[in-house]
Amino acid sequence: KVSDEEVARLLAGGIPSVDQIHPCFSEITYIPRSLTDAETTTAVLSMFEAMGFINAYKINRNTLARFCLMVKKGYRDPPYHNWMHAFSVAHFCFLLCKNVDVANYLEDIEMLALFVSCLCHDLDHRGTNNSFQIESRHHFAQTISVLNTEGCNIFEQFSRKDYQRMLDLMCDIILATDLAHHLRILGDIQKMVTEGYDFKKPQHHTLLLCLLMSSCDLSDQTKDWRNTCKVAELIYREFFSQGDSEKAMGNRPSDMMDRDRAYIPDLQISFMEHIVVPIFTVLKGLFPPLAVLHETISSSQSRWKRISQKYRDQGFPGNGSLEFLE
Ligand SMILES: COc1ccc(Cl)c(-c2nnc3c(C)nc4ccc(C(=O)NCC(C)C)cc4n23)c1
Ligand SMILES: [Mg+2]
Repeated sequence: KVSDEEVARLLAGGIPSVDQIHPCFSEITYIPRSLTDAETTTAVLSMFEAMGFINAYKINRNTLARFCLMVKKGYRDPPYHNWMHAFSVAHFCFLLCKNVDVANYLEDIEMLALFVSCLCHDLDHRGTNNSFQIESRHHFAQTISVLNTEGCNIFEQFSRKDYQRMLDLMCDIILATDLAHHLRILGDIQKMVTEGYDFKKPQHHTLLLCLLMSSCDLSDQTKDWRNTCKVAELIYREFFSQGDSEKAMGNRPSDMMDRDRAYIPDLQISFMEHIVVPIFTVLKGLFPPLAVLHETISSSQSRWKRISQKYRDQGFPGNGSLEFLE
C-alpha cells in the first residue's frame, strides 16, 4: 500500500520546522484546511517533531513516514469525513499542546496517544453515521491494522507495558469520539472542572482526554466564518447524500439528512447549543487562554440566528440548499 519510493520522497527534504510549513502554523487562529493535500503529510511529520515525540519515544523516521502515508490512505473521500478532517483535528491537538500548559494535566504518553488518535479517529469513515452501529469501534480496529502493517508500527520500540498503555489510551480516546458517548460523560466532565482538576486522579486524565478529543473533532467551529460555512457545506453534502440513499431504499431519513426537510440554520443553532458551546465553555473553564475560541463560537452561533431569522422573514423555503451562506 505504501511504496519505499513514497517514503523516501516524503523524507527527502528532511522534516521541516512548523514555521517553514507556515509562519502562523502554531497560532490558535491558523486554519489547517489552508494547506494543500500534498503539504499535509509533511506537516504531520513536522508536528511530531515539534512536539518532541520523535526524540522522546525514539520513533524511527522511516516507520513514522510510512505510518503517516498509511493513515492518509486509510481515509476514503466523502465530502467531510476524509483525510483533511483528520489532519485538521490533529492540528488542533498540536495547537493545544503549544498554546496550553497540558503538561501540567496529562502525561507525555497521554499527549502522544491523543495526537495519534486524532489522526486515526475516523479511519475508513464511509460518510454515513448509522446511529445503531458504534462506528468508533471500527475506526479503532482500523488503527490497530495500520500499526500491524509491516514497517508502520511507530510504537514497536515501546516496552510491553507502554505498548499496552498506548493501545488502551487510543481505544478510550477513539471510542470517545462517538457523540452519544460524549453526551453521556459531559456531566462528569463539568463536575471535574467545577471541583478542580486533580492530576493524581486517573479518572480525571481519562475525562480530560475525552474532552480534548471532542474539542479537536469540532475545532472547525473555532476558525473564521468562511471556514464555518465551508464545513457546513461539506457536512450537509455528506448528510444529504446519506438521506438520498436512505430514501432510495424506501426508508425515511431524519430531518437532518433530508435535503427536502432540513433547515440548516436551525440545525446548526441546535448543534452549537447542545454540543459545541458546552464543550468550549468547559474547556475555557479549564484553560482560560482558550476563552478566545469560546468567543468565536458564540459569534458564529449568533450569526446562524441572524441568518435563520432573515430567511424566515423572507419566507425562505429552507430546502437544505446553501445559497444563504453569505
Ligand atoms: C464529534 O463527533 C461528530 C460526529 C459526526 C459529526 Cl457530522 C460531527 C460534526 N462535526 N461538525 C458538525 C457540524 C458543523 N454540524 C453537525 C450537525 C449535526 C451533527 C450530528 O451528528 N447530530 C446528531 C447528534 C447530535 C446525535 C454533527 C455535526 N458535526 C461531529
Ligand atoms: Mg471526526
